[in-house]
Amino acid sequence: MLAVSVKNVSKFFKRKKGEVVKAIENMSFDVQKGEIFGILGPNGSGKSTLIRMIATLLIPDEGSIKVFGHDVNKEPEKVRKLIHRVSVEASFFKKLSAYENLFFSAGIYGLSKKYALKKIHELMASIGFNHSRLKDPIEDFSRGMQQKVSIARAFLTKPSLLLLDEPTTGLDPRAKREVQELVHKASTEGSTILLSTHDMDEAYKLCHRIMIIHKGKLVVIGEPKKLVENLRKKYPNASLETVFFEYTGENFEQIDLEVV
Ligand SMILES: Nc1ncnc2c1ncn2[C@@H]1O[C@H](COP(=O)(O)OP(=O)(O)OP(=O)(O)O)[C@@H](O)[C@H]1O
Repeated sequence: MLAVSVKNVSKFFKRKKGEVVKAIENMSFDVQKGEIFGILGPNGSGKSTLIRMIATLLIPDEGSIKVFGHDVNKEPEKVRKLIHRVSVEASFFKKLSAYENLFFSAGIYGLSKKYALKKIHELMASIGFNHSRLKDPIEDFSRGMQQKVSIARAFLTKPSLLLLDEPTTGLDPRAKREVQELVHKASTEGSTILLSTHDMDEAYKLCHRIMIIHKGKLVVIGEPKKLVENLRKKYPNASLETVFFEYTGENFEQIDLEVV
């Protein structure tokens, strides 16, 4: 069963001086139910734009996007019921505590108070959130802590489709691993996960398939292990990072220079 179907989608933005940015250009791909699908690409390649379109927050200029068969333009309400999006710009009631924010969301999802209480504590413990901070206002939290609350909120119910825009950016290594375990578990329980990441190791270990986008275009799609194996004929020590550089046109000399 197809969880996401993207067909010939383009999205253009107009800049102030009349210049048109092709954020996404004629992109097509499918994501199967239960799949963990990674979106990789350099800064500005179009990852967030793509995720925002699937989340019904932006309207494609061309083409169509379907989520479990529902068109994001024609049936946005149906799509919204099936998805949860986690991003760095997560919206919270900043003056309210983490606990109050999560409890509020649980109410919207129709969870009972008793169940919500148990679930919030379980989730926060599973991602190593300091229990004593649950009653502090969100505005006092670091970016990583806010990210954890945002992730916990997405996992309060069993979403059909999780859209995770750089879910582990800003998290310490342990929290990162815990979030990756949550993502893996959600997929084994039937959720489909679309995630964007800059972390090649994360993409390699976690994703069933990845796609690399560059300047708004899909440049390669496949299983990370296979993509690496294919490149080993050319570079015997190839890793997913090598695949990334190969397809986005950057080379190691440039990277070395930047490091120096
Ligand atoms: N609202 C907007 N108005 C104008 N241009 C935009 C807008 N949103 C995105 N863009 C442009 O579209 C292109 C793709 O941006 P997008 O945020 O999707 O990239 P990204 O791959 O998510 O980047 P990053 O890895 O830095 O988060 C960029 O050139 C960006 O400047």
